[in-house]
Amino acid sequence: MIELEGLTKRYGEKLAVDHLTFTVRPGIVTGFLGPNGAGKSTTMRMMLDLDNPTSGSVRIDGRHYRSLRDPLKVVGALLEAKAWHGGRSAHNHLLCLAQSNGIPRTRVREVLDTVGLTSVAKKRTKGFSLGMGQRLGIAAALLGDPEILMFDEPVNGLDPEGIHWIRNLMKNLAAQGRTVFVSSHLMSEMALTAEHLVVIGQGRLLADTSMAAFIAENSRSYVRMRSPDHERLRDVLSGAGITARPASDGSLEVDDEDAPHLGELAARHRITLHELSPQRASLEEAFMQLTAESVEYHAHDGRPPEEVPPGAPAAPPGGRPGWGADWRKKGA
Ligand SMILES: Nc1ncnc2c1ncn2[C@@H]1O[C@H](COP(=O)(O)OP(=O)(O)OP(=O)(O)O)[C@@H](O)[C@H]1O
Repeated sequence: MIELEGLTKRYGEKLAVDHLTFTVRPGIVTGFLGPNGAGKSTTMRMMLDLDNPTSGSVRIDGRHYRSLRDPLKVVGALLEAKAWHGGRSAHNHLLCLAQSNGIPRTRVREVLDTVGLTSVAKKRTKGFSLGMGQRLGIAAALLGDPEILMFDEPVNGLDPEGIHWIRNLMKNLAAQGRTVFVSSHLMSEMALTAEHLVVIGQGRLLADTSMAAFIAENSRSYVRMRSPDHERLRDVLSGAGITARPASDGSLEVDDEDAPHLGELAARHRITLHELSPQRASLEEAFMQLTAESVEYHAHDGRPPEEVPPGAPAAPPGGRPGWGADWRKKGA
């Protein structure tokens, strides 16, 4: 397992990782989630001794990474794609790694086969697509047959087939009893892969919970109501002791009530409804709410500030499709 204790990293004024304490356990996929700039990569680099913590520690099976005798046989990692010499073939790249780490050369063929690169093993890697590059990076991580695997944003830029493949690979590795730690800034992706979640924002721990508990706590269900007689509907609901929240799109959102009951109430008062639909807030929304305070960069959705109604939801990270992606530092 991997244990972090008060792990902290400061770059000048910037506290990139702020006293992180958590444990990554074997046998499951643990998702490491946080918005852009939250400190995920910095944390992973410190786990692998590629960066020195300002304070705190990381233990890999009880030991510091530096004191592991054959690190590649203990921890395999995919940190950034294409961290290799483009003039070398995939086979030679892996062979160099194997030879310098006391790993038998037969293992090179095995991992090439596992990641589906056997047919291009002799080709120079500089012609590799992003997906092939990710597969080669994963082959390198698997080379030493390690019990602990770390993947930093492994699905970035991959096509659906590649994403599906990586997802299954991670689950299979965990099912073999290995410790699998994978970072992402996409909650929807993690919901399909991880059994446990560690969420950070601006370097701080925001949640350390099972995926099941996170879903149970955060999948808010409510009923959306839309009526041309908006104000009267609100009054009727309020008269019945029901609180309705006005949403930015002009609808009303009602918690803790079922749709048939609300529909009958409106009908009794002869209020026309244009929409009466049970909704379940997405996990992506729950994640955005959890990290809202700690998102460093907010997308500007194109509307001038005065046109944004108070309380309207912020544009999701990355901006709404079709809107200009004008990145503004929060508070700027
Ligand atoms: N070498 C460095 N020098 C100065 N600041 C750094 C350095 N590396 C990272 N940072 C800062 O530390 C913070 C955390 O960065 P990090 O790359 O770890 O975040 P992340 O969660 O991996 O983000 P992303 O999802 O965008 O990759 C950011 O504000 C970043 O600008």
